[in-house]
Amino acid sequence: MTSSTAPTSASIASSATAAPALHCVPIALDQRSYDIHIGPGLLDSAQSWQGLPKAACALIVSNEVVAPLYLERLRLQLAAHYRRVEFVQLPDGESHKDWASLNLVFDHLLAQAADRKTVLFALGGGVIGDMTGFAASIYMRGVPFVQVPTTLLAQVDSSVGGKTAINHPLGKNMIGAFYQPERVVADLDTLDTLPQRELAAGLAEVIKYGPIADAEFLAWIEANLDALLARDKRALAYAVKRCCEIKAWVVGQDEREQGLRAILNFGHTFGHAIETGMGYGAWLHGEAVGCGMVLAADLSVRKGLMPPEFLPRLRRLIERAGLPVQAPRLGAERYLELMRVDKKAEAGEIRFVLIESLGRAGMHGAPDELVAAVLSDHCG
Ligand SMILES: NC(=O)c1ccc[n+]([C@@H]2O[C@H](COP(=O)([O-])OP(=O)(O)OC[C@H]3O[C@@H](n4cnc5c(N)ncnc54)[C@H](O)[C@@H]3O)[C@@H](O)[C@H]2O)c1
Ligand SMILES: O=C(O)C(=O)C[C@@H](O)[C@H](O)[C@H](O)COP(=O)(O)O
Ligand SMILES: [Zn+2]
Repeated sequence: MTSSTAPTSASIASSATAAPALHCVPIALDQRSYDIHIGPGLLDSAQSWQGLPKAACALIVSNEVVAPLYLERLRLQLAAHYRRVEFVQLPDGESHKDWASLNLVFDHLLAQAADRKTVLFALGGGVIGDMTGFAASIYMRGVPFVQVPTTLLAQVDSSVGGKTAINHPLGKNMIGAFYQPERVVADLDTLDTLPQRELAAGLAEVIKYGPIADAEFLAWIEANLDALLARDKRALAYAVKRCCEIKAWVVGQDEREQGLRAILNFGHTFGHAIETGMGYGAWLHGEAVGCGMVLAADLSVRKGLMPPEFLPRLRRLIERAGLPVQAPRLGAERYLELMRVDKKAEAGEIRFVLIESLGRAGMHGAPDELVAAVLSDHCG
């Protein structure tokens, strides 16, 4: 299983210098397609909310950080389409991506006698998006939902493609479902209020798309990283659009991760082990993935798939983004134990997404001793 080159969009230079405008990236799946709306001002634009499934009731799911910032604007838009617009507030953070939080959604839906046409709106980052999607997939065996991502990470990755889940103490995203949203509405203006650490975490997933699918995009990120860190809207608009195009291209070919889709997991085998091993929330998902990509890049080099220069190149970019590149000292045995639970493992064999050439990735096994050698060189 390897990737081939993802289709390119309009010229990078012209897209990156044009004023940020509304982009509409389609994602075409076997059963159903939907659109990813990207642009500034979408929370205040009536157009973004037209044509969603008709229902009496909408339920906005958000948290104590995002709701005070954006709830009222979304509520105002939805009031034009739904007789009742309900709201449920979940506790903030990765450590609450669990059954207890999920149950708050069901408690609210049932207390309001919400019927099976009710539309759920996920207003927040990837934690809210993953949980709202999972809740939508199982409430009355499935109700529609819409992703309204407000972090960079959620706009470039988690809101697209239909992976929904909660964590288990023994493994990340272990309980979940593939369940696609009706639409994604990514308002770039919401990124104005994002803490810098969260912006950096989102950049980890942006960087990921380069080595796995688009060498030209990797070079673009290297050249435009300072603009992205400074939240230049045109740079952010281009990055979100290009990431969504690549993700839509991958998921459109392999919605349920039978093969190709696994490339989106580059850096995640080590990354998820860091998140689970350190306790959910100690490392942000993007931080763990950034560091995990350094380790996976080293493994790609040690297996002879990539030239040695690849490792410092990727590590430098991840460092420049403000992400940690030294893995926590959990011990090689603990890392291996955690990684054997990874969803890509088969019959106890850990499988890694490794880079085969710039813009192309594939799945590979590796002997425990080699993995341990990588870990011993990168644990701080
Ligand atoms: N489903 C997928 O395909 C997929 C892909 C990547 C990541 N994920 C999941 O996404 C999660 C990480 O998502 P995340 O990085 O968005 O974290 P997050 O959802 O925890 O959001 C990060 C923090 O920023 C706050 N926040 C959100 N929007 C804000 C805004 N506009 N202004 C100020 N603060 C804001 C949140 O309340 C939170 O404190 C992980 O659980 C990860 O597993 C899923
Ligand atoms: O969409 C995908 O496929 C991904 O792998 C995207 C990842 O960035 C994301 O973190 C995903 O949730 C990881 O999936 P998992 O199946 O390893 O839990
Ligand atoms: Zn991820």
